Amino acid sequence: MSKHFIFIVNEAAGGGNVRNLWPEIENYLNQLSVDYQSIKTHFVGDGIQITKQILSALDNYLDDQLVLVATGGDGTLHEVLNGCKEFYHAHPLTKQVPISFLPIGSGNDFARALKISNNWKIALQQILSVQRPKKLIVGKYHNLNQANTGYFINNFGIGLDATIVHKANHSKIKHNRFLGKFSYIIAAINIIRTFEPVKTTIYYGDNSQYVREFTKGFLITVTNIPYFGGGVNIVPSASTNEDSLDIVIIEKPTWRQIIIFIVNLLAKRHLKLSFVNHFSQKNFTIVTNGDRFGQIDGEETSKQSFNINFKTSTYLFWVH
Ligand SMILES: Nc1ncnc2c1ncn2[C@@H]1O[C@H](COP(=O)(O)OP(=O)(O)OP(=O)(O)O)[C@@H](O)[C@H]1O
Repeated sequence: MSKHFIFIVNEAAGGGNVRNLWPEIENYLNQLSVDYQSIKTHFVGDGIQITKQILSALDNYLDDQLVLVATGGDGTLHEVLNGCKEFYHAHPLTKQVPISFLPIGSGNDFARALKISNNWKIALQQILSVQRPKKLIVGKYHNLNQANTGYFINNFGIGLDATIVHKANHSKIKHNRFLGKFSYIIAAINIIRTFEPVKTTIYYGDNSQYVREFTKGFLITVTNIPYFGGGVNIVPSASTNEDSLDIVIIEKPTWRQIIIFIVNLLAKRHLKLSFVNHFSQKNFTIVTNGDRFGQIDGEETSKQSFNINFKTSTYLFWVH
């Protein structure tokens, strides 16, 4: 059955790269006679509203033919997923419309994890060659202090990586098409020196009967995919096909440990180091004492003491 694609386009993604490429992409879609339409996002969070509006306006008989294509970076895909989840939470009996992804962002960690090409033409061909949707695991978080719930495709970080995202998002070069990739690295070096560790407690097990405490939480990351921060292979074994989330916690390391960590990271042996804590769980709660930044799929949260329950969830994706 031929598909109807709705591209939800964030022209600001990839340091404005989407704005430059979109006319070319449309030409190519027309050349291939693809049945599509496009809607542009205008501000942060617009992708959620647009997705909900599309789903609300659907004719039932069209549901089977439709694919939503998040076009931009991981933040755009994050918004489309959250829009879908919010809509289906309110309409649980409605059939899910699958989400696809045309990655033209700065970090592109989700595309890297799913081996979606970073060449838009090849990525489009990949989308057009898909035969049926796939159910993938996504992360679900419930912020118990703020009573809000959301979903993530990549990761939820507290502490070091979140502070790096905060600094990188506010750095001038993030919005430069060529230098944007380096914004994370430059921010990381500065923050490693100055970051104040935070007491972190994890509760897990069916009745939260297991407790682990880390007095000097430094890097606290929950990930659904191998990568974070624009290509850092933090949990090489993480997979969107496995019904679990990976937690990595490192307590404030010495400079020697940082160097050992980086060397082992390159060799993908870092999770075996004694000062690196790694475990996989389906349902757990992380509590931190002390205000720190968080990041969810590369978008920063406000500074806060976190009390977050994490679970796995699923969604249908139109990916190869
Ligand atoms: N028209 C717009 N102008 C400015 N920002 C927008 C617009 N539309 C969406 N946004 C916001 O842009 C932010 C960044 O988008 P996105 O993450 O997709 O791109 P990126 O940061 O370049 O990629 P990545 O997350 O892969 O590094 C998101 O928070 C999104 O809400």
